[in-house]
Amino acid sequence: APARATPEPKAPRDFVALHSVDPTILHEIRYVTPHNFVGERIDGYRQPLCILTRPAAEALRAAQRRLLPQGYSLKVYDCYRPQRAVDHFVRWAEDLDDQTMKAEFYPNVDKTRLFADGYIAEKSGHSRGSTVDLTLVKLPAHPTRPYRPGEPLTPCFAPRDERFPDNSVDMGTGYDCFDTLSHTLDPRITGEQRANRMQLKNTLEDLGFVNLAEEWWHYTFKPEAYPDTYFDFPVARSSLAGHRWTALPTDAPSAIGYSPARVR
Ligand SMILES: C[C@@H](N)C(=O)N[C@H](C)C(=O)O
Ligand SMILES: [Zn+2]
Repeated sequence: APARATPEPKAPRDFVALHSVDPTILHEIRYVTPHNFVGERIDGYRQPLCILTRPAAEALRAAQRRLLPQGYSLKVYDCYRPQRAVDHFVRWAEDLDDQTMKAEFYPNVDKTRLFADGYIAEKSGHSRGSTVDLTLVKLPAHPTRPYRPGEPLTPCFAPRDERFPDNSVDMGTGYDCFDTLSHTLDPRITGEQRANRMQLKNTLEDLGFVNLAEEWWHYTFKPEAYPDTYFDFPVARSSLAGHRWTALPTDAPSAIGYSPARVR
């Protein structure tokens, strides 16, 4: 008989796609594209989805409900991150010959320091499902253009008009800018840029999120549903197959391995 591929792990039942909880929150899932600090799609990212534990997703919906009347929307860059993606980051970091994306994402930090300086984690809160990287967009949101691999790179802390275009408000740096200027309360960030960071921070902290001091975009919803578990199911609709709110046919075959009850 032909060998069968090992089935992929599935998400527990209390993980959801953010768009099914709040369809108005904008998505720019960077690790499914080459526009990130590695320069290629990251292992385990199969679709541009934001998967989170339901309490974290519902807290983002509450934040969005406060922001929309003020003329702003949340935009997520990364949500649940499989362990295999983190392992990809670790392998990439060990290859010091590959500095393809340095000029945009870590111009002033030696590649050997990215983990030690707190910008990337070998065991990431993202893999526990209640952590999200996000920003604010002033509405109406302008369309963005894709990154073209090989295009000239600009430092992520350059003035907004010179950085890679992003329809978000000016946070003083781009997303995943590994630099002390990304520290949320860095004193060199003043005026409108600081106000934008504080608007995001105050809104999210009020709803139970905790910020990582090194990164203005990184927030964890507390208490975490899975404080000690590092999941490895792919970022894919199939990881949620059979969950409530997924758009699969109700007679889809049940998942092998973890098998949540299906909606009828
Ligand atoms: C890589 C960056 N987006 C991030 O999420 N950093 C923190 C430290 C993490 O990897 O958990
Ligand atoms: Zn993060």
